[in-house]
Amino acid sequence: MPFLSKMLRFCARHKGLSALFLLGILLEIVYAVAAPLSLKYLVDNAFTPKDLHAFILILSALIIGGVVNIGASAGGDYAIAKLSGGFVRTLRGKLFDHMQKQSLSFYQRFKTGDLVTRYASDMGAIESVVRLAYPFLLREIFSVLLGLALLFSLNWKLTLAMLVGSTLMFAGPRLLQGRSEAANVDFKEAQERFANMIDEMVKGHKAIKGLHQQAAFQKRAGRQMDELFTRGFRLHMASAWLQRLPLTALLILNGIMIGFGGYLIFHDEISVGSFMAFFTLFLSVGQSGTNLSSILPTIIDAGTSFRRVEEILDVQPDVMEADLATDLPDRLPDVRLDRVTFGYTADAKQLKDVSLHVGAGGYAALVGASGSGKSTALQLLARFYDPDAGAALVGGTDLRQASEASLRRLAGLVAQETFLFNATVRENLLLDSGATEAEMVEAAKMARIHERILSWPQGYDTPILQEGGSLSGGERQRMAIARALLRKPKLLLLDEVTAALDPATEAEINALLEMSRGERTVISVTHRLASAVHADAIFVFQDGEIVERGTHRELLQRQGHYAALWAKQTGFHVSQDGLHATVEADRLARLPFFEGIAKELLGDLASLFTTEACQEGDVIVREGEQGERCYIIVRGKVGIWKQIPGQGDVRVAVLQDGDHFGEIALLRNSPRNATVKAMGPAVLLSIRREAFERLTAAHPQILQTLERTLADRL
Ligand SMILES: Nc1ncnc2c1ncn2[C@@H]1O[C@H](COP(=O)(O)OP(=O)(O)OP(=O)(O)O)[C@@H](O)[C@H]1O
Repeated sequence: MPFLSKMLRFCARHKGLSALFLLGILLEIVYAVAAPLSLKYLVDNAFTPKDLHAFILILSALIIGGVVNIGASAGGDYAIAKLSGGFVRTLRGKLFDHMQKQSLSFYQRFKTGDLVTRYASDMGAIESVVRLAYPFLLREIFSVLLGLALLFSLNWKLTLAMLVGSTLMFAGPRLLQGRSEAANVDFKEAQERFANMIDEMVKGHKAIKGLHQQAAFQKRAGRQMDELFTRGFRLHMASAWLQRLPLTALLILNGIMIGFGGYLIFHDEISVGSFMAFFTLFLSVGQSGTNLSSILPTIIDAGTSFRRVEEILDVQPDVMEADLATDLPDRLPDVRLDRVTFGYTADAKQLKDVSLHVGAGGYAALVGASGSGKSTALQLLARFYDPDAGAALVGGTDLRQASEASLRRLAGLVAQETFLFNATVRENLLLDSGATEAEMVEAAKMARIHERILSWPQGYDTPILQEGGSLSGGERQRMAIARALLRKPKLLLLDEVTAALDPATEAEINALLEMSRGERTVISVTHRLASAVHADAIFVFQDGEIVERGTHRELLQRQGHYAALWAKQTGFHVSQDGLHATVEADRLARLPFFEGIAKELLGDLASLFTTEACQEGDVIVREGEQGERCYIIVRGKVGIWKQIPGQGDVRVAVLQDGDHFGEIALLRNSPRNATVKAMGPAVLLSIRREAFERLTAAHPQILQTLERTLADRL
């Protein structure tokens, strides 16, 4: 058993404690076995001949032995408490360090519930078996062995008869062991699945409510609880039988002992004193045997748990530090992707032969449609993954050769999803940066969050709750920007960091980043082209490739992908607080289904649009409901979700600034074929069919154009 051998190796490294534990156990057992044996001498040498001297001698020996026994047990308990605690502490530490070294793919493979169950219930099972079951096991094995030797010395015939009968005691558990192990694994898997479901429910509570998924989740939870019940029941029964069988066998053995023992007494083959000692000793050996089999389920349980912990320890991180890793020089770095190809899995490549270079102190923007590979490129520059082919270089060093500590010192990443710790605002900003209070306030001011923090009841001492869920998306983003700026990184990697901000704050943050040119190299992923206008270089991604590169002016002149994206995102006006938007007639003319409609009519049409401001998780359109509005996204991202049989709600697309949806609702009253949900704060313009119909009644040619273009498109 690998678990046992690991424990033994650990004990071998702590020889003093192990010796103390063994000595303690040995003395304890000698006393436990010798006490029943004293009966033989008490009956045969003291009571029967009425010898007071012999009686006092035996009694004194028993009392002294008892005192030694208590001392030895205390010493043994101390040693095993230290050994077991140390073993579990080492294992926990190893698991924790190992998990910290893991790459992102590890956290995609193991869900939160899997990992938490391994830390909590599996570690608990291991701890209890190491602290209680193993010492117990050792004690009982020694007791059985020593007891058997003494039984043989008392009467070998009777001992042999009892041994044959004893095989019964172990046959049962042996047969049941496999079944019990399988039941244990099944139960743990069900626990893991249940923990994952609870985790999903807690994290996704908004989406569950928003998408009316409570009933579906209840059904799923019900199924999992039933599974837990069935598997728990099976495990309980297998364990109960594993414990009960030896007890039954012990009863049969007692019968054999009295019958055959009586026969031997009648034939003068054993004295009454010896038989009494035999009887008492055998009961104690039998009890030890029963104890051995009763702790089997606990040991099986810990074995399974240990294998599950080892399964994690066996996972090698995808991204490992090189043996002779060098420190990245502490100066403004240039950044390069050199013919990089990369796929999260073997069957698809998310980046295909991508090359880009950003000079030291430069400001570059990666733009393109959702899913085109921008964030992936950024993550390679943060060395969250290594390229399958080609290289990611910072300051001229291939990141595979760079030490992780120097990369983390040099580079700061602000990710799309902001995670804040359950600590105060101050603690979240400072972390272990060693920055002063003044530096912290300066960073918060730069990130335009200082005033907001001061407006909270406890200012910088305000606790952040629910991992940042107590803040708005925009506040979380600004906290993350401040946290990154505080570390004064020479390379700043930003992934859609202004997506949740209102237009005014977004413009301020963009200006700040642009102004810091020369102080740090900045690479910013953004789907909003207005944020990229002033970049030194813009890289346009499409399907994992860079299809265009240049400055804003150069790219507009080229009239390619970038220019098309730009045309899609312009022609809107949004108030500074992001609550009111309007669209220009020219912009409507670029919508495929309004093509060919006269300019002045488009002006009337534009005035019929109203603004809708949404927050993350808001459902804009629900699958199956009657559609009566057509939408244009002015700012923000929305997800399109469809009910797919057997898979539930699946996100099938992401739309963003300048995209539109629901245009069929302008023509007829048909049910929506998908749910549309805001993935962050979003501003939309929408037009109702009723308003549209009033316009088309006066100008039927609009309707004819729309009918024609939609018929072509659908
Ligand atoms: N961890 C992952 N495992 C598997 N596929 C992934 C993973 N992360 C992203 N992808 C896929 O890789 C592709 C590129 O994703 P990426 O996040 O780089 O795109 P993006 O251009 O940044 O889009 P967005 O702005 O929506 O984040 C997408 O198809 C996405 O679904």
